[in-house]
Amino acid sequence: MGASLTEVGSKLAGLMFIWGTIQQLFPQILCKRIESFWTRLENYFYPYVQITIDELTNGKTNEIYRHVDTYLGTKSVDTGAKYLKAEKPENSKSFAVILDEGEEIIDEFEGATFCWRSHNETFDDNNSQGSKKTQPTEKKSYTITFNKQHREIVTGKYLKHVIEEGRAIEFKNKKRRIYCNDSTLTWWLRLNTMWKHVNFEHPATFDTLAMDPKKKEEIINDLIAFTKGKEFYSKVGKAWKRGYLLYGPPGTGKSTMIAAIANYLNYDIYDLELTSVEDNLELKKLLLETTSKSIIVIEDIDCSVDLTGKRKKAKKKTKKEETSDSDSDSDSDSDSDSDSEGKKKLTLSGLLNFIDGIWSACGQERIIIFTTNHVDKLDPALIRRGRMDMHIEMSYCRYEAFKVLAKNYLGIDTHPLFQEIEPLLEEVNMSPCDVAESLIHKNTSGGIEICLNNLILALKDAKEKAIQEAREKEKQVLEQVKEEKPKKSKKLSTKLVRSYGRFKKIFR
Ligand SMILES: Nc1ncnc2c1ncn2[C@@H]1O[C@H](COP(=O)(O)OP(=O)(O)OP(=O)(O)O)[C@@H](O)[C@H]1O
Ligand SMILES: [Mg+2]
Repeated sequence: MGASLTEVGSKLAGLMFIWGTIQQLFPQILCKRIESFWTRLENYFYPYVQITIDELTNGKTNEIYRHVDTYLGTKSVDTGAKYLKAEKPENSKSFAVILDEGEEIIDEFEGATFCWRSHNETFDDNNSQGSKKTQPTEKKSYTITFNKQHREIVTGKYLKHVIEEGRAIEFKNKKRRIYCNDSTLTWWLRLNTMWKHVNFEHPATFDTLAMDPKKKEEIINDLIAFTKGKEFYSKVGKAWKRGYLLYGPPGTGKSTMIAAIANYLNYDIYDLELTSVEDNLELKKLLLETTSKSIIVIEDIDCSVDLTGKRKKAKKKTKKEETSDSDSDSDSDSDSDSDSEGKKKLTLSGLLNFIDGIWSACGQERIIIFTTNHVDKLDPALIRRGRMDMHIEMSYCRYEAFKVLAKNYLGIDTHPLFQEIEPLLEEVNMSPCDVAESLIHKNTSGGIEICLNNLILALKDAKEKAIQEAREKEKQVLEQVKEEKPKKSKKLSTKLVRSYGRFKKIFR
């Protein structure tokens, strides 16, 4: 189709030349008649419209050209285009195939046919004598030719479709980055950006993450709903962002989960180091520099900076005065820095505003993740729903999670020793990190069975240790109960008996 269009085009150019000559030879009225007849004839024989998309507009890269380039590159495979070029775009993790100069592609959309053609013209600017010789300039472009009856489809839907598809492919191929706020950057570098980055190449995925399969599925579904939720969020008037709180003991996979989420969604990560942030203003600036489709992470939020102190003091005071009900302060975000007015510092209120203040709506499709080993130490306002929408407990390794580790580390789904391991894992609190440590030496230690036996030994050891500790504590509790004065004994003994009950529970 493309070749025949070009042929018709060149014939029409010849006719245009003849028309120019006629115009000079014949009177005006006759010319007008011929002109209208000509237009009808032209529309009849050549009812096509052409749109050109240049690589550069006003000396700047035309983004549409880039998306079209990517889109046509993927189409070239299905349409059987023969002359292609391979390129590795900057910041892309894979090669891109694009159309070579003069190559054509026919694309179809909603029953309409579109002919794309790639052009590359070279201009030599060295015509002025004596001036310094410069490299010839290239002008790249694409033309799209279509029947004029499809003009509305092209401008209304088709070009939008091409751009969105191209953008989505580029996003998928983009190298992931991990950013961190670096206080050691000099002030002139900070004028440009406050974040430093490297490529993010963590191999963790949801398949390699050991946890309860139901919980994992729930998280994946939540992420999918979030990424598809653009219209929903705008309908309900909420900023398009979601907060996840990951809590649990060390080595249970909180950081690994963040990497798995980033890889699953293809998002960049902004690892926010709160201790490097000077004040609330700096926090706001950092937020404004983050991009859409990214995850902002604050690891170990409980030990980052002391954000809880003031709010707790305020609570105590309120209790003493017994003036208002208990939950009245849980959302009063400004109280925590009331006495720091005028002083430059990072406060809880600043952090709360960072998460869901008006500024947090700048940029879309963002996830905020906090991790902590001590969820009970956090201010309730910081983790209430709406700020941290989903609270995910990363727990010790139980049997289902172990099976994922065994599959990943040893390549097995089942083994006779699993029968011995299963009850031990239900009794002993061992982190997936420690379980993985026993399985990692498959090649050096001599095989699967040895690894599994090592794990059994480690579990038995841990069980023994925990029993010893519980006995010690039980002894201490009983001694304390005996020693307590009668006056205090009632109150204390209830407390001690409660904790004694807890120890007993471990070894039910
Ligand atoms: N649930 C898990 N699934 C797979 N691997 C895990 C899991 N938990 C821990 N690991 C392994 O243990 C190592 C440590 O895990 P990770 O850093 O994610 O733990 P964490 O919960 O963030 O610990 P911390 O609270 O100390 O930061 C990881 O490199 C990973 O290999
Ligand atoms: Mg961690």
